[in-house]
Amino acid sequence: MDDAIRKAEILIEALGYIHAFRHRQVVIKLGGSAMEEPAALRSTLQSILFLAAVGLRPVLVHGGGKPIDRAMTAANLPTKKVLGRRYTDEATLAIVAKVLREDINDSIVRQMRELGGRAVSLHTGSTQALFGERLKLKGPDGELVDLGNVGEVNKIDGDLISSFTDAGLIPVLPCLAYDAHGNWLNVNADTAAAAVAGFLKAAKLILLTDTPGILRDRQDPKTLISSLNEAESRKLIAEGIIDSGMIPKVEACFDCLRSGVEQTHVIDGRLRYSLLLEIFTKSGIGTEIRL
Ligand SMILES: Nc1ncnc2c1ncn2[C@@H]1O[C@H](COP(=O)(O)OP(=O)(O)O)[C@@H](O)[C@H]1O
Ligand SMILES: CC(=O)N[C@@H](CCC(=O)OP(=O)(O)O)C(=O)O
Repeated sequence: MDDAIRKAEILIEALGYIHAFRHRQVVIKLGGSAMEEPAALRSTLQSILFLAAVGLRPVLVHGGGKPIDRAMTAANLPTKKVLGRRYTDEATLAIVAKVLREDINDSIVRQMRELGGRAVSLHTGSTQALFGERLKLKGPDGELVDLGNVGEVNKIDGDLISSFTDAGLIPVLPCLAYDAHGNWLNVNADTAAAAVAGFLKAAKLILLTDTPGILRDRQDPKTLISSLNEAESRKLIAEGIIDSGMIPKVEACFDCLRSGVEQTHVIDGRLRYSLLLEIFTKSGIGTEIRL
């Protein structure tokens, strides 16, 4: 009986958060790392359907770094990373676009429909919502670095995204932008998700990845840092405690917080229902990143 009452109390606790976030857009970024395990992905997609069912307006932006790496290997093409971004020549771009749109995006939308939800792919032609230009990244000596067809988002069709969330559908966007000529640009998925969240002034940006959050010692999950501000993050980056794929996540969080997003979190996409634990419980999980 106690157990049954505890379960009911959990639902009542969730009710407060449902009221707080109802009708609000929540941008969820799924990294390639968080999609490696099919059962974990399924529970994440179920969680997103739950959010929509209780009146939140989730928007899903996904990457796919790991599957892209595998497709590059299968095509006998070398993977070249420059300052954490994939050098994207024409052959690489064709693979990136195929993996993101035809493999990952289609699969997510199909799985959501199989789970009883209503999701819609937003990419290509009249449903393209991300627009951008080539990323002008400076190297350590201030020189411009050539990254090929790598972009940054400079415009978002927020009306298109909102028209779907208003209708109760879940938009699913790959991290690809159109340039001014309608050609694809490969955008880092954390920065693409942050651009979407910032433009929509979302209540939250939640980045799902393959660690419990930001750890002081990556080998020890007990060293999870539950909350980090900008000064603390910069110090951890300088000390090398935050590095590689975690740096664009932290930067993405600051960017969208400055654009008016209320809360940003890095959480474990491998943990079943981590999204629900983050949104609907007082303690939350993972790392909250604040200004
Ligand atoms: N302080 C840190 N705590 C946890 N993970 C970190 C940290 N610094 C760097 N990382 C790395 O960041 C990775 C997540 O980034 P990435 O591989 O790009 O994931 P995604 O595919 O989800 O974008 C982790 O697997 C880990 O190796
Ligand atoms: C420019 C650039 O590096 N783009 C990324 C896009 C995918 C991505 O960011 O996926 P994750 O979120 O899984 O890392 C890439 O080609 O890997």
